[in-house]
Formats: sequence, C-alpha cells, structure tokens
Amino acid sequence: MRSSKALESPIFSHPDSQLLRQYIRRQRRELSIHYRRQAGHAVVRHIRKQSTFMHATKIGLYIDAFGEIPTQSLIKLCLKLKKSIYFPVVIAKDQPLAWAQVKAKYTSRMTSHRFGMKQPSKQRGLSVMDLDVIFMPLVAYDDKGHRLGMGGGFYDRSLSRCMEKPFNNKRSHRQHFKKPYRVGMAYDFQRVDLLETNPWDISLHAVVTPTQYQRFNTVARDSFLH
Ligand SMILES: Nc1nc2c(c(=O)[nH]1)N(C=O)[C@@H](CNc1ccc(C(=O)N[C@@H](CCC(=O)O)C(=O)O)cc1)CN2
Ligand SMILES: Nc1ncnc2c1ncn2[C@@H]1O[C@H](COP(=O)(O)OP(=O)(O)OP(=O)(O)O)[C@@H](O)[C@H]1O
Repeated sequence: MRSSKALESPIFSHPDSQLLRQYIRRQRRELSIHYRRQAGHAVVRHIRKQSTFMHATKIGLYIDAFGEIPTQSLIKLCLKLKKSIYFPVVIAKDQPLAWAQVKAKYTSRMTSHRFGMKQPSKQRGLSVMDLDVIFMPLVAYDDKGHRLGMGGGFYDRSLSRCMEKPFNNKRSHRQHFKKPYRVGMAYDFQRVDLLETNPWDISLHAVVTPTQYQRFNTVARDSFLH
C-alpha cells in the first residue's frame, strides 16, 4: 500500500491531543471498507515474519471499530497457528481491562458496548500481564513509540501494573522486554512528528502499519522501571 508522510501541520508540532484525536478519527472513519481490509491483510504479512509473535502463545487483540485496522486476518492467523486469543473487556471506566479468551466462533459471544465497540460478553478474564503479545489500537503514534489512544486511559491503566513489577517473564536470549510485548496497529497516516506525553503513558515496543513493522527503543525504558 502507498505510504503517507507524517502529518506536518503546524498545529501538531505542539499537539493538542484532543484536536489531534478528532482530526485523525475523522480521517480513519472516512476510509473505504476495501482500503481497511487491504490494510488488515498487509499488516499480517509483516506480523507473521516476527519471531516475538511466532513464539508467543497468548495474544491480546481487539475487535476493530471506529475505522481501526481490521483484526479479522490476524485473528484467523492466530487460530491457524493454535495460539490463544484474548479480547479486551471494559468493566468500568476506572478499571483495568479484563482479557477474555475467545475460541473460533467468537462472533456469537459478543455484546455491543455503549462506547461503540463490540466486546466479549464475559465480564472476567486474564490480566494484561498474562499475555505474551498485545496488539493495540491507536489514534496516533510517533517515532519514539508514544501512543495516543481513544482517551479512556484503558490500555495505560491496564499496562501500568506490568511496569511496577520486575521482569515477569523468564528472560531468554529472545525476551528482553516486559510482558506483554506491545505492538500498535496503525495506518501510515496515523504517524505524527511528536506526541505530547503524560506521565502515565506507556509506550510501544513496535508499531505495524500496512507498509512496515517498526521497532522502538523501548527496552532501555522498560529496564529502568524495575
Ligand atoms: N476496537 C477497540 N476496542 C477497544 C478500545 C479501542 O480503542 N478500540 N479501547 C481502547 O482504549 C477500549 C475502549 N475504549 C474507548 C474509549 C473511548 C471511546 C469513545 O470515545 N467512544 C465514543 C464516546 C463514548 C461515550 O458515549 O461516552 C465515541 O466514539 O465518541 C471508545 C472506546 C477497549 N476496547
Ligand atoms: N495508570 C493510570 N492510573 C490511573 N489513571 C490513568 C492511568 N493511565 C491513564 N489514566 C487516566 O486516563 C485518562 C485518559 O488517558 P489518555 O488520554 O492517555 O488515554 P489514551 O491512552 O488515549 O486511551 P486508551 O489507552 O484507552 O486508548 C487520563 O485522564 C488519566 O487520568
């Protein structure tokens, strides 16, 4: 797919997160279903080459809404590779997400949440730190791996628990990160020059777009925190 340049409008050099959210969410909503589907296939072609993904067992995904990168192809791949897949469940506004496991016929056990997305009907599940890799929706990201989400703080709130603890996975030559490995899913136009950051923000290990799989230098930051 064609790459698009990062947004360079002056209003984003000291970005107002709310304005940026509105701007990118509108762009995302206007994409055709065909364009979105192609993007969903394209990201999978990058993901399947990643050893972190191929070695992972428990994968956190999302059910796309709001024009996000579709996850259907990724779900199919995970199931084909016999991985266990988990979807986020919003329990309450100030609570971390619960991660409910979903098997092949996942569509029958979903409910619509009033925020606008579908989620598993189950109100219980794993904690995010039990997952090996988590694919996260996002509104914008920058080259340092900062992530801007929908503004609910759900991912940051959930992931903050992992950052408080020492390395919670057995470290091998392959695993120099704190579980879960955090991968953002984005269209290329969601990259911005520099995002405004907050103390609670938890950055990404990598981002996958239709044109590339980009790793960030998050390892050093993870290590400082234990
Ligand atoms: N597909 C998907 N699922 C997800 C997320 C996401 O970003 N995408 N989340 C990531 O955190 C959590 C849900 N977070 C959300 C936070 C805010 C809004 C939101 O602003 N929704 C409405 C207004 C809601 C209201 O009526 O109060 C809107 O679209 O304007 C939606 C989801 C968990 N599941
Ligand atoms: N670790 C945390 N503990 C308590 N509150 C938090 C934490 N992380 C975020 N929040 C709260 O969530 C609110 C929204 O945060 P932010 O704008 O960074 O969300 P976001 O990353 O865009 O959303 P999401 O992660 O759901 O996609 C903030 O006002 C903040 O007070």
